Amino acid sequence: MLADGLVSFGFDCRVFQRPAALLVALAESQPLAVLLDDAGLESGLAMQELVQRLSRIGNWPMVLLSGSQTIVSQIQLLRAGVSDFIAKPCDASKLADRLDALLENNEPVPYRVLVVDDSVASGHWAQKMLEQSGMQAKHIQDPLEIFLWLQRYKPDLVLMDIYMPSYTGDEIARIVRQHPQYDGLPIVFLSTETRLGHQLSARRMGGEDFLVKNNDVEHLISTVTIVADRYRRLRRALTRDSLTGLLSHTHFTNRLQSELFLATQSNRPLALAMIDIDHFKHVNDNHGHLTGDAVIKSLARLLRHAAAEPDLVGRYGGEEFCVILPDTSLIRAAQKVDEWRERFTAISHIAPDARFTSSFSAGVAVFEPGMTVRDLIEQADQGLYRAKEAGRNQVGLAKMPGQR
Ligand SMILES: Nc1nc2c(ncn2[C@@H]2O[C@H](COP(=O)(O)OP(=O)(O)OP(=O)(O)O)[C@@H](O)[C@H]2O)c(=O)[nH]1
Repeated sequence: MLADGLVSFGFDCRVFQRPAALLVALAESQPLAVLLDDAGLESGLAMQELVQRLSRIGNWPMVLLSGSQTIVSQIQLLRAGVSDFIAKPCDASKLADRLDALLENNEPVPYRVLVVDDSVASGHWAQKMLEQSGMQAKHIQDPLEIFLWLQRYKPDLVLMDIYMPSYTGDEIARIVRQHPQYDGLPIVFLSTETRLGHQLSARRMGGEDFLVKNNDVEHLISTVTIVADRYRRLRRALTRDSLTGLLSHTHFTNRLQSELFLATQSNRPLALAMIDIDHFKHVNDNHGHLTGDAVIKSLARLLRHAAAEPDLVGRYGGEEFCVILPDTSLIRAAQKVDEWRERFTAISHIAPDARFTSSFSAGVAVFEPGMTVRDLIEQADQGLYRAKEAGRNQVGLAKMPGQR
């Protein structure tokens, strides 16, 4: 039952009744996580033994659904290799959320730092130190290129030299701060300047912190880590819809704007899909609002995993989603969205009183030179309208290829 629920949230699940069968399967395939239910085994000792054997085979997160473990047996299980406990009773929605969080923490995305420094030597030094500590870093010498790289590289933090030949770091920081989408982006100044007065005035100009160049590698790494982590958490809370974890309307539109800029620069195609769950009002009316929420979450999860990058998906409205498909032609985008549609219709949703399936309609449009974000969204919306008009559960195009 729980496994069926996880499948409906987009996870690929296999259930094993006997430990031996699980061990054989794990020798052949690499799961993202192993979920163990302590109801299946008679004694805590048997569970501990099983966990030890599993952790000798592989290094996946091991989650124990536990009803009656004491603190002492939980500690023993932690030592044996369990990574997380989830208390029973637990429904599929809660479990899917915990798994998502666990898998995200398990594969942390490295912080991305943009280093702006006219000096090749010190810029490379900072880049190298950051990379050696597991971060991603990009050094640029020309501060006037900063907006290009903010768009292209999407850093979590900018490390900015204060004294550059034509412009100072605090001047560049003030210009960056004029743009609302970079208002909260942390800028840490780097300088040979050690006088406190200068450091404070640079911070007043929009710098998050101030580091002395080539001084203390540990200080550099820990400052960047702390500031970038705080920014990521804040950005996550501000930009995401709380039900689905997807970008909310405004932030999705900002992302689309920057993807259009990149598509224009690189002269590559870009498609946009607008997706709307069919007859969603009936889902709420027949099965309740909470079940409706679970359906929204299952589609969100499917799209997040299907898209080239999770942040290319936005929750555009209540039961309406948008997906950016970079480097994708109109026909290819329509094919992809149709595959997602088929996968969504195959999901069996669970309501307290019944099982049911759902479907979505989608509109797909492709970016053409001269189009604004609004034009592109309107085109995709027209495609969606056509799909709904034509009977729903299908993908529509605003106009046929070649049609003007
Ligand atoms: N459960 C739940 N329902 C929502 C949420 N946001 C919007 N809705 C509901 O979604 C429904 C959207 O209904 P309509 O726009 O009339 O469309 P529809 O019933 O999906 O029908 P078509 O789009 O024409 O196929 C409304 O009943 C809203 O109350 C949400 O976050 N959770």
